Amino acid sequence: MAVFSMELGRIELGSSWKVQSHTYCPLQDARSRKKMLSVKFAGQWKGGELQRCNNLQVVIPEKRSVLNDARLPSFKPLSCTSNGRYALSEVKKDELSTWDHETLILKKKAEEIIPHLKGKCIYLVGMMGSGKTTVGKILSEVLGYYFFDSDQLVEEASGGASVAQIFKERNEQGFRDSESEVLKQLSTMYRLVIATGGGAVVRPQNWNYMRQGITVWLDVPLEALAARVVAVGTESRPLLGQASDDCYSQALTRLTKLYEDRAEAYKSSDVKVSLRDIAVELGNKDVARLSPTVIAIEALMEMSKIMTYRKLMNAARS
Ligand SMILES: Nc1ncnc2c1ncn2[C@@H]1O[C@H](COP(=O)(O)OP(=O)(O)O)[C@@H](O)[C@H]1O
Ligand SMILES: O=C(O)C1=C[C@@H](OP(=O)(O)O)[C@@H](O)[C@H](O)C1
Repeated sequence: MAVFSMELGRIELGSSWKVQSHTYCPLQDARSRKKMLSVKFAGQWKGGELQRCNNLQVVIPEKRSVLNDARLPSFKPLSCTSNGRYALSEVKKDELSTWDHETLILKKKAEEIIPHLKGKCIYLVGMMGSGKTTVGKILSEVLGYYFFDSDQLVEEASGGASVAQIFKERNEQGFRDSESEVLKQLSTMYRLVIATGGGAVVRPQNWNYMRQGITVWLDVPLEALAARVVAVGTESRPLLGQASDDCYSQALTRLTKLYEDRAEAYKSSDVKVSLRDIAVELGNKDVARLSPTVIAIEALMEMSKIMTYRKLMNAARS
């Protein structure tokens, strides 16, 4: 998904789009007489799947900032075809989709927090499948940070072997050694969002590295985790074991045991983002239906709170 804003003669696209060239021209729909805008992209959506284009939303501000003007006209796609031509129809502000609203709030919260972060890295921790990678990518994009997945860095450091292969060839200990080395190297850097592996929290030494930044725990109910990891397949996550006939129950049992061993460690994080709490705040919404954007917003808000609190405490001490 991408929101891109446009000033006269200029289009800015989220970094998910790769664009070689673009043109646009205002026109009028002959039947509805609605104001239309045709945007043609010579580039491609990096995600590759064409149906994702259905989620394409365009917000076209009259003024510079999308966030500061409630009267902005906005446009949503009428059609989407494989040649990259999108017809857009004007929609009123109050017709903005949930997706528009979430994205605007996300941007606003990110703008507010960026100066206070001072480039500090964000370490996402949490059980496997908690959404560290998914939410991490959203946060990195909106904050203008780089995204790193520590599992991927471990794999690269092992010459391209998968996590599952590393566990097989070098045991969990070997994997954890590489993971610690990766975290050590990342701890010297700035402006990164890092999706850590679910077990990174078990080694105290890793906390020394992660404490250089802000640690954010994505706390997801175990049932939701089990459903997610089963949906993508458990092969890439060796601690879940070989798939059995009842994958969901097996995953739930293993996740429960891992969680019991790690709960205290996760609780050491600077910030907790509880999906259960968000769901309650939203009127007992189903946890499984919370979008990654909503979770990213909550993460930014919780980070903001802790930074304000710490600033006040430091001021009180000096
Ligand atoms: N908020 C969410 N709602 C539904 N599915 C999600 C959500 N966040 C992540 N997922 C899905 O769960 C799976 C695991 O997410 P991922 O980000 O890889 O977790 P982690 O990096 O913590 O292991 C992926 O298939 C992802 O698409
Ligand atoms: O919980 C764990 O111990 C692990 C989680 C995995 O990462 P994700 O949390 O990204 O799945 C990966 O590091 C490895 O399979 C071990």
